[in-house]
Amino acid sequence: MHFLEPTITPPSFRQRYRKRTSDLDKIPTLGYSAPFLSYLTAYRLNTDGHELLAEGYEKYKPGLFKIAMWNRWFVMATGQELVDDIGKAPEDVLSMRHAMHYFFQTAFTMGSQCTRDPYHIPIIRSQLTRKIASVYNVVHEEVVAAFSSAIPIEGSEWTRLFPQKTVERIICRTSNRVYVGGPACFDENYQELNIEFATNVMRLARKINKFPKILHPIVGPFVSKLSSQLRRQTRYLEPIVEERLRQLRENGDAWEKPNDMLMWLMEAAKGDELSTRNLARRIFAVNFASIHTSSKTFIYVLYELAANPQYLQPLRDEVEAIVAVDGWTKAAISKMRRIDSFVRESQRLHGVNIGTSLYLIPDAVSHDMHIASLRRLALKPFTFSNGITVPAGTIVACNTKAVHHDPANYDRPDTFDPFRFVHLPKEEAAKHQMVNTSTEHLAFGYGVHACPGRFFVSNELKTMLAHVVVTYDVKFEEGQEFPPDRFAGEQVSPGAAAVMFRRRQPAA
Ligand code: HEM
Repeated sequence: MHFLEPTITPPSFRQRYRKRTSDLDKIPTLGYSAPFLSYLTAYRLNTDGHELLAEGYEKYKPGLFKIAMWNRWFVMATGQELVDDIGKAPEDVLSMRHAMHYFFQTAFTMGSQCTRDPYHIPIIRSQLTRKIASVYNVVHEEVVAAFSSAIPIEGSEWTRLFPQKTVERIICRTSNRVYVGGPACFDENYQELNIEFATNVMRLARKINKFPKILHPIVGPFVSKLSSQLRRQTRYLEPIVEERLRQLRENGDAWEKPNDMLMWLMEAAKGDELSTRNLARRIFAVNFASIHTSSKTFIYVLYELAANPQYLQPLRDEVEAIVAVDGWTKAAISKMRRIDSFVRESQRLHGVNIGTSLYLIPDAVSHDMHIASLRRLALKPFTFSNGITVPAGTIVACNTKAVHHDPANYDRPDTFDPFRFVHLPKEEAAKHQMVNTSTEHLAFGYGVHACPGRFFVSNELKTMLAHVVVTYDVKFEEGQEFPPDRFAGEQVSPGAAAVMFRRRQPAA
């Protein structure tokens, strides 16, 4: 029994409470469960969560274990069957949306309609995915333009660059070319606003979650920046939306509609959702899901490249051979097995997940974003395939990092082996492409809520890597090693390190 659970309760509630705690009692506890001592475990989860959860994974796999947080139990599932159970559980039983609503404080950070009626998600899943081939040329065009304005390709001098901001900008500009088109996507202030929005959601949610739930309605509006951010976003989008509405009114089907996310949203939006302010909110929501996940993923890819420049040539050989036949097209990108495997392997070692932090812990400085994923809030009792039931109100998740470093799942799991997924037999290799999710590779989640943007983003990131290897020489400065990760609240980020770029020189 957790010491923070109520002890004086009305009879009907008491019965439910007994059932709830007896269900939880069947799950072994990692660390302390006794009153007050469990604070020690909650504290350790806060400061040394990475080690603690790895310990639990080793000890209880395959199975469940629970850990005391400050105010409730948190249940971790280990082993493929139980990860599969979470991934496949329906939203009305194990809810990602409810978890997000609370953890990201969506009411104050982006507007609760984004989780109440996430109509933008089927658009990402269907329209964005289906249209990748038709928008590919603009993605490639933006990648080339964004890199050449960020990293000069004249001369043969090395340019030293801390890639964090540059990569965020490149991702934001390239993705927004497909989300809203020009002129907004080219505007640096628009890019800045959307990057700032994505950062603020996490930062402000963390601030609000420092306070007890009862104070959220007071603290939330006080710290929220949503109104002013929406006003600014609306200013960029208003002329575009108005012009499109005019075209639709005047020319109807005779007008060739723009092929972008904003247009797909306008076509799907009902009632008030068609207002520019609400469309602006959805574009924020899409950028929130995209910008940091994609840029952190690419920074790790760059670091692996800089740390292992011996892989530049085999990557170049592949890209050049394929582009010579297919040009820069989606079809060409799909054939780049080494590029695909390089990014997937980097994701395996340095996975960044969204929606995965444990931060019921106020102001946690923990390693959770990296290690826990498929985090769900049980809305009803949920029975795992091993027969154990968790009661409603329990947070469940699994440990991405432990899964990705488990020798049962990967040979030499701690080694960066960039072509690991190329060397598999053909039928096996097809199951291990960057977009494939499985209970052993959780970088894009798994099951019902697996990332719907992964098809788009895999093309974008692979195009970026392919462009970098054929355009630049890349390395770390003398003495610079792969930097250790940085942890802040629920976020894990690549550590800061300068990467050296120069225009590709002819092979010696
Ligand atoms: C490398 C970049 C990305 C990574 C690593 C990533 C990772 C993830 C993960 C792990 C989840 C599942 C979370 C869970 O099950 O708890 C997820 C969900 C989601 N992702 Fe991505 N993502 C990326 C890029 C994108 C992009 C570009 C978009 C939009 C275009 C996007 C939109 C979403 C949405 C809307 C969800 C929620 C799905 C749902 O609620 O069913 N993501 N992402």
